[in-house]
Amino acid sequence: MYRHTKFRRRRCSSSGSPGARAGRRSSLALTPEDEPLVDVTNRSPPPANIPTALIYSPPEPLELLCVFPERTSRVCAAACSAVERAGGEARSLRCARETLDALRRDNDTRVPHVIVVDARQPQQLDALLLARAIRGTKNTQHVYLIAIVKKSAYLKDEFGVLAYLEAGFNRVMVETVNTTAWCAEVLQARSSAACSRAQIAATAALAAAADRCRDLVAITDDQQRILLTNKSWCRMLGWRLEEGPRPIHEAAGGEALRLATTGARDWEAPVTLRRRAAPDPIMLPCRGATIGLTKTTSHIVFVCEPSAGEGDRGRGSLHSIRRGSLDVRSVASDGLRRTSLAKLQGLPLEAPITKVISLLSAATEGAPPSTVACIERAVDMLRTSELYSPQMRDETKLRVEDPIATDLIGALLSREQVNQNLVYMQGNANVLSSRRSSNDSTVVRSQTNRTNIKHKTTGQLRELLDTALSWDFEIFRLEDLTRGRPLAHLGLALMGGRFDVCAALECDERTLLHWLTVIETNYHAVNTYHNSTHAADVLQAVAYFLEKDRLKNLLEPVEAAAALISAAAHDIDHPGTSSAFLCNARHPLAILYNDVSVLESHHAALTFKLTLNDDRVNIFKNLDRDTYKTVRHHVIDMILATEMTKHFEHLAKFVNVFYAKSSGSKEDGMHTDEPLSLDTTALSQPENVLLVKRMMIKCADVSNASRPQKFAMEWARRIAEEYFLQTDEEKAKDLPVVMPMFDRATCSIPRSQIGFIDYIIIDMMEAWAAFIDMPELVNHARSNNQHWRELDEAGVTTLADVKRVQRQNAIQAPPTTTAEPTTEE
Ligand SMILES: Nc1ncnc2c1ncn2[C@@H]1O[C@@H]2COP(=O)(O)O[C@H]2[C@H]1O
Repeated sequence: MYRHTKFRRRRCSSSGSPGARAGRRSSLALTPEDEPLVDVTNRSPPPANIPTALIYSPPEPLELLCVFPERTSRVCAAACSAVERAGGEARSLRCARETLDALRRDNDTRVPHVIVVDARQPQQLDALLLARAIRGTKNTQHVYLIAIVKKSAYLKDEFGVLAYLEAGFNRVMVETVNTTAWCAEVLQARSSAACSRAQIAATAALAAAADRCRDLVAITDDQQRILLTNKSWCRMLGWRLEEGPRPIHEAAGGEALRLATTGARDWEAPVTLRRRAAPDPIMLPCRGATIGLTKTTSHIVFVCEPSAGEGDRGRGSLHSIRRGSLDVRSVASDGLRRTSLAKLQGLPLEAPITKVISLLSAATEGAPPSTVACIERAVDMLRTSELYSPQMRDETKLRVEDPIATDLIGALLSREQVNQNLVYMQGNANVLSSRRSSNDSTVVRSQTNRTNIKHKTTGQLRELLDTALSWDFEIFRLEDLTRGRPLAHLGLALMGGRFDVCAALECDERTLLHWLTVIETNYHAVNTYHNSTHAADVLQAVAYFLEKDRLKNLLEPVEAAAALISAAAHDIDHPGTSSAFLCNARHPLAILYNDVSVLESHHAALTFKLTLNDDRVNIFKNLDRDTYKTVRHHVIDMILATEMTKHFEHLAKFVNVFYAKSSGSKEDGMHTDEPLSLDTTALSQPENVLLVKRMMIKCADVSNASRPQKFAMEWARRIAEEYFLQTDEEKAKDLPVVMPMFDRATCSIPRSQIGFIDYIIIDMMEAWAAFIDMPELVNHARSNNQHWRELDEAGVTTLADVKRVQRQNAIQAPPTTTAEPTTEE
């Protein structure tokens, strides 16, 4: 966010706004703070803002130097006499050498305002050569140079003056011996010379100020050639101070340059600067302005803030900090901003995204325009804070053709859903039905006294649990056999058995059993979907994934344990309604978590609350502090990763890290006709392993759509029922309806599934399936999709329709007997 603000672009800003003014101010102040900015041109600052006092020239005695080869020249005499009349002083010399000697000698003391050169006799005095030599002499830029020519020569060639002007003359004048004419001429010349002397002096003062800035300053002409750089610039980039004009592109690139050269008036954007002594360019925040006295640009100013450790060695020293904190300017808002930024710059912070932008910007150097355009677009995207926020592909088509899918995907992915639909309820705190009432203070209804589970897994249950690591595990049969307590049984079989979580956590099996029991008890059996069968299903999927070679070789036992714990607890105390519903209803959980990740925060928090609440349940009690912290971190991270509003964020990160982009791939790197090429080298970094774990639990959480058809269908029926119940409740309580299309009377379940698989499942499962080498994930998803399409065409719509199809399928399938429960309490 900080970077975003810092690099915020203010293209063609309204120059009169206080913000615009504050932003334009810099340590090199070009305009006085109290001077109003006038928005009269499209350049900044407009000429009216150059303070008159800065270029004011007090009247001073006129000094004239005449260079006439002929000692008795009447023209020269008239000029000298006019100067004396005007109260000034005149000297005359006869040749170029004398003139240049005098100028060099008197350089600091008696530089004349006006030099008149006799150009009538080129064979005696080469006026053009002399003019060039004078201009090449130090401190003569302001001197007003007049060439005297014969009238015949003057009138002969209408462009004849050009040669004189190019040589450095300011004016070409026809010879005259009229003293009055001379008087007028020299007075005008003095004024002009004095004026340019004052302007040059003012420029020198500003250049001196720039030299004393910590910021790197460069000023270019309208051709983007650098005309002036300050000492910081030279020091940091390894330039010499006296370096002549050179194209800014040789030194700088990036967004700042793009804005500068595309007509932006003032801007804040990153600039990449090439250092002569170092191979890598640096990227700095840059403020810039386009200057021009008329509508055309004359100069472009770049002011780049060096980051900590770069540039001024004094920065960050006690001395400089103290100086900064006592600075009166720091009480002004702009001063405050700069002071706090300076402090931030002192911190050892650098986001990887900064480096990425810097590298990309550097890559534009010398690249063809089409490449530059692509890179700049990419940099623009990278700079937004909404880097991974979902952007639906083909959104219009989806909206037009399938409002149900739009409704579902929108509700799952959109963070704005709540606010958009928010309708104020007056004094209606208890808007949740008793069916789902929950909050942090009421749900701690630990079942730890019920420790007498005799986990006799005999007969059918044992047989079933023996298949717990197959992808077509009969989860609903487990639900039946355990009378709605599948989690404890499956958890014990997988966590206690196959994965030996007890060894990893150094706890006994009894504690694990108590923990599973407490966790399962805190799922709402009344929910059709978000109940402990769903938790068991997700646990089973995670266990299945953990068995894959890629993960087996990757995760430590304690990490695998954390993954299984997360899966088992990831939806604990789910009320059967979405976070959006809770926010709209002003539920205590929404208040507690500020409408942000409400359910997931609650699931994670409650998991730890219940676990730590009772020693008999506390599977973490024997862990040392560091291991506990690590496990806690992993569990929280994985549970929070199940939040669907961050779906694309997690998916995009995973794909970006583990898949090399193939040449034909589209911008997001996911939707490409060419096969993605898996690259697992990034697994050596722990932060990337975190991405794997997030992806694992995410895929497990929605794996129902990638299960064999009969399971997928039952899960679809269950989630649809839960959605319908939410809509019923929203309508009954006059709450905003989060998914209006999910009305039991009208909603097409097949179409909701087609949308879900198309927009959520396929991309994600493709990425995950290739990573863990499990093609059946994608195969099942595709075949389920096809099946839903066929049902849709066959007119299957409602829950009743789906149930009818399920019954028909069951009759066709070989019968399965529902076993008597064998678990005793
Ligand atoms: N088969 C499905 N059809 C539609 N939505 C689903 C399906 N499976 C999971 N979901 C949604 O995906 C969400 C994943 O996170 P939750 O478990 O919180 O809630 C889940 C449901 O809202």
